[in-house]
Amino acid sequence: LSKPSISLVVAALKPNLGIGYQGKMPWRLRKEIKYFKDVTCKVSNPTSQINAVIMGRKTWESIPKKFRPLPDRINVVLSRGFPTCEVIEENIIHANSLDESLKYLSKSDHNRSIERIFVIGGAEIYNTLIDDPRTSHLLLTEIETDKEIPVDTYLKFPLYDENTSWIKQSKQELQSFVGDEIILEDDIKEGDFVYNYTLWKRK
Ligand SMILES: NC(=O)C1=CN([C@@H]2O[C@H](COP(=O)(O)OP(=O)(O)OC[C@H]3O[C@@H](n4cnc5c(N)ncnc54)[C@H](OP(=O)(O)O)[C@@H]3O)[C@@H](O)[C@H]2O)C=CC1
Ligand SMILES: COc1ccc(Oc2cccc3nc(N)nc(N)c23)cc1
Repeated sequence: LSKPSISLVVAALKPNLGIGYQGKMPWRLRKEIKYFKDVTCKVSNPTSQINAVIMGRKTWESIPKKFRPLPDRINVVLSRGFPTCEVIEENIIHANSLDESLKYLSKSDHNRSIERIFVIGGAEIYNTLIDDPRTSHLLLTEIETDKEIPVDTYLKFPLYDENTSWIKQSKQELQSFVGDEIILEDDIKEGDFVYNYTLWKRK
């Protein structure tokens, strides 16, 4: 991984791109959770490759202990309180910056090479990394609802501004990015929500 590129993966409620409420996600979308797992786990060659997921300390702490680390992915937790970079156990890395974590992930002495690097939250991490030039892809699940949903945390992503540098890609582009094994339904309805999977790239 010489020039590491990062993909942000997030589900947000249009039009204001809400993503959280009182430290949790404002919704539970069963199929969307499966999409998140399938996309972040999928590698071209599972015997020689693995993906990494990078998250903020608060997101890590809100994963129940028995469900962390997220399986079949290298879990990188960012905290300014961590020393530079340390391997806690096989698939858990503590790092104090994105740079330190990318340095570690770029090393070649892993038993499996890193295919993709996904940033999976939370708000502080998303809202700093959207401006990082190494962020090349945005996998955004666009959620819509008629209901009033409590949200207190938002993405500050300039996606719908007229002079934005982010371009929504075609569904074919998204399909080739995630691979043909992943079925991309349109206008998925769950509870009070309708949602669509989208891929955005910089101009
Ligand atoms: N809708 C969605 O798809 C998702 C939504 N969410 C939501 O996001 C919210 C959580 O987000 P948030 O509270 O911002 O917490 P985060 O998960 O973003 O964690 C924030 C912490 O990460 C560390 N950190 C942040 N930036 C850096 C940096 N540049 N270098 C090193 N460490 C850094 C700091 O840890 P420290 O304080 O230890 O220094 C900071 O306090 C929740 O509501 C959650 O539900 C989360 C994931 C997905
Ligand atoms: C509490 O820990 C976590 C909270 C959120 C999280 O990320 C997600 C969880 C469930 C579904 C998700 N869907 C998308 N599109 N993106 C994410 N980042 C998701 C991963 C861990």
